[in-house]
Amino acid sequence: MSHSWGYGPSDGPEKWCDGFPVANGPRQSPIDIIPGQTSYDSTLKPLKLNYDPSNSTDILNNGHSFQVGFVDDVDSSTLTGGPITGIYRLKQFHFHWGASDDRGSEHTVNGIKFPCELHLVHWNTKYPSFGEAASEPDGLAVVGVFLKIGAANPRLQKVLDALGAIKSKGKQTTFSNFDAKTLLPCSLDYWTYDGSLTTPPLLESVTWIVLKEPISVSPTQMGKFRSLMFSGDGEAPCCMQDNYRPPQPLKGRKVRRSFK
Ligand SMILES: NS(=O)(=O)/N=C1/NCCO1
Ligand SMILES: [Zn+2]
Repeated sequence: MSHSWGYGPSDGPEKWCDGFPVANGPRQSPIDIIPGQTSYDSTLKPLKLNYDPSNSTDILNNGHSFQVGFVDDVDSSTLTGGPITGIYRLKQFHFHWGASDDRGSEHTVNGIKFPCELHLVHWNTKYPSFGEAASEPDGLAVVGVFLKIGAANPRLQKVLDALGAIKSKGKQTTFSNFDAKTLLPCSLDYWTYDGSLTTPPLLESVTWIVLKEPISVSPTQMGKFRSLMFSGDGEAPCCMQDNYRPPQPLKGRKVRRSFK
């Protein structure tokens, strides 16, 4: 059975439970982060992100977002420390954004939506592959970074300038020598909780690590995200925007923070 899903009225987040019943599970993402209800955990380690720019391979419009892929057959672009144990490899990063600057992020803070959210997706090398890790409770770790409207961010520009070549679903092009570390804010202070993929199959295998400090993006740069299409060539054109899942019930989970 094909589980086609999207972000529209007939195939969007409110309908995902039909094909993916885990959508109503106990550890779904994203969530609304309420800083006053998080607990400082002094045992949380600093995040260590070691990314090798030569590992970036391609940029792809997958019909839901666009993603930059990385070589992940060796431990050269890794996440260690933070709330996780062991070594997690960077697989890809992608974004979620809105049709206007008042929305677009998946996680929210005190109910506040950001215009965009970056996800850096990593998998636990105790498992043989991303696919196997994705079905394990400690299989994935996603670093989330909020984008806030402000000055144009020069570090986004190489990614945004590549979007013209992948306007429609299924388009892919090479994307080499990109240092994903340049997308991170100065501070690596974070909130962390046990969650899920925010896109189908919504697997409950993600340790979420959401950075407190946003990076900047300008309104013009946001317009470039919105120049992409959900639709493929020859299909009815549909702008890629509002590709975010709203916050899900916390269901008793605790959110920890790495900072006082
Ligand atoms: N938005 S998310 O939780 O990172 N979702 C996914 N799906 C495949 C990889 O990351
Ligand atoms: Zn995502």
